[in-house]
Amino acid sequence: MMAGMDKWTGLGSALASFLFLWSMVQSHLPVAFRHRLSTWATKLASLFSPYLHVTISEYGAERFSRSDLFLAVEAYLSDACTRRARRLKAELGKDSKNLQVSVDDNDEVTDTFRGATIWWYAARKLQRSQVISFYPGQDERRFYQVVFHRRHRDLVVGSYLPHVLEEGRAVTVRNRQRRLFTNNPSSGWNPYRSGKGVWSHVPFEHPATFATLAMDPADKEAIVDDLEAFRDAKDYYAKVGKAWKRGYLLHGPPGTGKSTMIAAMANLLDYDVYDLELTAVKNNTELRKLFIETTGKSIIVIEDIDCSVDLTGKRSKADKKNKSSSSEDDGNNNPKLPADPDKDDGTKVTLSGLLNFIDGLWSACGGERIIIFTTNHKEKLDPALVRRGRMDKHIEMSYCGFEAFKVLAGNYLDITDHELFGEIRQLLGEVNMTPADVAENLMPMSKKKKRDNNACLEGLVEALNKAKQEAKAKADAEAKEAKEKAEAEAKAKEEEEAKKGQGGDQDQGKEDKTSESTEGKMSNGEIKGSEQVTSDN
Ligand SMILES: Nc1ncnc2c1ncn2[C@@H]1O[C@H](COP(=O)(O)OP(=O)(O)OP(=O)(O)O)[C@@H](O)[C@H]1O
Ligand SMILES: [Mg+2]
Repeated sequence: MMAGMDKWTGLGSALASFLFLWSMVQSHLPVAFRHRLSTWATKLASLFSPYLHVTISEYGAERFSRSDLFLAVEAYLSDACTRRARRLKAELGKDSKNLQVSVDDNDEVTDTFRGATIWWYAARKLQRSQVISFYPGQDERRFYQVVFHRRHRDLVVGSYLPHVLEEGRAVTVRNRQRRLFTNNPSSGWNPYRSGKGVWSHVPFEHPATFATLAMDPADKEAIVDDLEAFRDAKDYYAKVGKAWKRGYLLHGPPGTGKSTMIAAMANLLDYDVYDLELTAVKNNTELRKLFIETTGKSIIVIEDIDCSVDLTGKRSKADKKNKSSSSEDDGNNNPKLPADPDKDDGTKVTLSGLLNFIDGLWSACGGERIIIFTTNHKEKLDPALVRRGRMDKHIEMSYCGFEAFKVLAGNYLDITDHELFGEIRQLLGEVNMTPADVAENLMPMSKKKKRDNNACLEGLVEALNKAKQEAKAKADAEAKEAKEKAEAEAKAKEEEEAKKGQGGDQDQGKEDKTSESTEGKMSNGEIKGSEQVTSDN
């Protein structure tokens, strides 16, 4: 018994000594040699092992965006294989109400495909970095490893992995919670940390639909038809050699439903929305990065494009003045670099950068995208920006007509007809009132008072009459002002002409005198000149 104990004690201390020595050797071996040692060990193991490994890393070689394959594998494993995993990880998705179950790190999952057995491992490893980083944890890389017998090499590489990619993508689409993205200021970008990318997002939960959108039914139907045709036109776009994207320009006064229409479009197509705040984008390079990071099946929106950036390609008047005065200073017109680049422009996203974003080479990556610009002043936009082909469809959102009102009455009051409808129809034909204002009148907020349809419609009639009177008063005042202006102008013209008449006579006298004196001078000069010439000769 004692002898057995001694034997174990001896073995234990020998093992401890070996481990100690090994760690000493390791720490004193040159890095290159250690690296070679581990390569040899891997080679030796692969010589005897019939299994092959494929590693799928979270970040691709370009290390900018997460690898598509990695995301697809993650989705595939969580859907198809979690039943077989022994250690699972459950998370409440940040923006989702559902529990998300996935394979835990360092666990093994077995899958079978056409008779072949495949093993999956999820793991993470720390990357040694030579650079001091501000972002703790950024050097941790997650990866999946797939292991299979070497006789299944062709099957796994040729069929199984493409199958995983396709299935994973389908699962992602099935489970996805639609999101509303907004761009982060570039100072906070760090592609290696989740939540610190170029875009931040919240769940997209806008309830607007085309059914609740108040506008002319024929126009609405045409838009829905256009959108559905776009969604199903992947093959058509490929056939005609065009990137699978479409541009819409929504224009009209404030409160006519442009933003509401975007939400309705996203809900109809089941797309994500990227709300691009152009003023937070420093330059065209940043704009391109933002664009690359958007996914397919999305709507990219730039609201109030006329206000975001001066996209006319012209500089502001102040800048122009500075420029011209400085060019006068040194007397040459060569282009100059700005003296202080930071102060030169508030933003350097240019029209050409934006055009490139819409239909340049980069616009084709990803596919299935809708780009929407909204503006209150279509006429202020550069024609190059909104020409057909870039903004394929221009949609005017206008003041509330009777058909649009009927939709709102249905939404807010659940009625399709009422005795006041006739009066409202007439008033809406005479007065410009936005759907936002009409909706406001149909939705009195009072907890105590029960909603009364009659009172709501009477309130609307009253508001319309008031708006009509105001519009009339405004038109009268404008007409009066215009009349006064015209009269003042006519009077001023008359006076000027009268002055001219008097001044003309005086000028005539002056002119005669001047010409006389000039003649005198000329003759003097000529005489002088001839004298000089004569004397020179
Ligand atoms: N056509 C419409 N159909 C249904 N509701 C509308 C419509 N237009 C406006 N509304 C209502 O008015 C509110 C304001 O509309 P919305 O924000 O879509 O206007 P907008 O055209 O985007 O205005 P802005 O030019 O100021 O951005 C919305 O919350 C919505 O309830
Ligand atoms: Mg809006």
